[in-house]
Amino acid sequence: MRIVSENRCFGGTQGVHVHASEATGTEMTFGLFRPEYPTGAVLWYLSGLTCTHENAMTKAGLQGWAAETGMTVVFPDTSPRGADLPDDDAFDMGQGASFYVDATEEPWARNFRMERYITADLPETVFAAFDLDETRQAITGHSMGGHGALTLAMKHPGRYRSVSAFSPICNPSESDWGVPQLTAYTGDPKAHDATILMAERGLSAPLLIDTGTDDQFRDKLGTAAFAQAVGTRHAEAVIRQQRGYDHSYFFVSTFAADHVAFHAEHLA
Ligand SMILES: N[C@@H](CCC(=O)N[C@@H](CS)C(=O)NCC(=O)O)C(=O)O
Repeated sequence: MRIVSENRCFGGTQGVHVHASEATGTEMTFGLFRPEYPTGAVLWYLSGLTCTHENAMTKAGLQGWAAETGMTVVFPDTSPRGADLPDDDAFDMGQGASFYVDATEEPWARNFRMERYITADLPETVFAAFDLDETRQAITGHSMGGHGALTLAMKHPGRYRSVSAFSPICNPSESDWGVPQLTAYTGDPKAHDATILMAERGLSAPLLIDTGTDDQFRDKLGTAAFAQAVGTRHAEAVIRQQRGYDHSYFFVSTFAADHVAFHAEHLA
């Protein structure tokens, strides 16, 4: 791992790091906020379509709240990148749009193994480099990253003590933010659908979801289907629809404090 940059931030350090990933076969960049007084608790923040590690790091406003609770926050990239890697002209496919699955289909299968990256390669690097507590992890994300947070938590039960999401894609097997991409990557959108995973497996960790009532992509998110699955499963969840908010980082930053406080409570 090598350091790209370090900036003092809320008494702690906002770093950007590069490391080699076996899962993606590339170098990967990630941001990591280290508070001045770290407790060992870690929050993984998965970003949405078109994002890099940088969007949430610079716009979500998580660091100040994380500093108050001693939480380390990791901001992974949304896919492997490179001129020699497969990509697509659409903004919601290929580089910047991994949907956090392990691709099995060509041409994606070699590099687009983001489930493995987020749950194996990146934690291995982060836990080796920083003094953190593997038993105190939580996960959150925005939009496609919310889909990542929900599905990875349900596919890896027990790993994350709490789960949250901002305007997550909740029912991708019924959405054009999901069907084309998950079909191309894996051939099986239903296997990576949070609503189906909730109905079939459930989630044992506490869950907080915020979505804006004026989200311009709300028809693609499937929030109602997911809420129904939560109800059927009697899962522990708070799902809030926040009046007037859209899909942007103005929305994410408004509720960032609530999400950090929610995770801090469960990581204590
Ligand atoms: N560019 C797309 C929208 C993509 C988009 O809204 N991406 C969200 C995540 S799904 C995001 O976080 N964008 C980056 C940002 O706001 O900094 C469009 O115009 O339809």
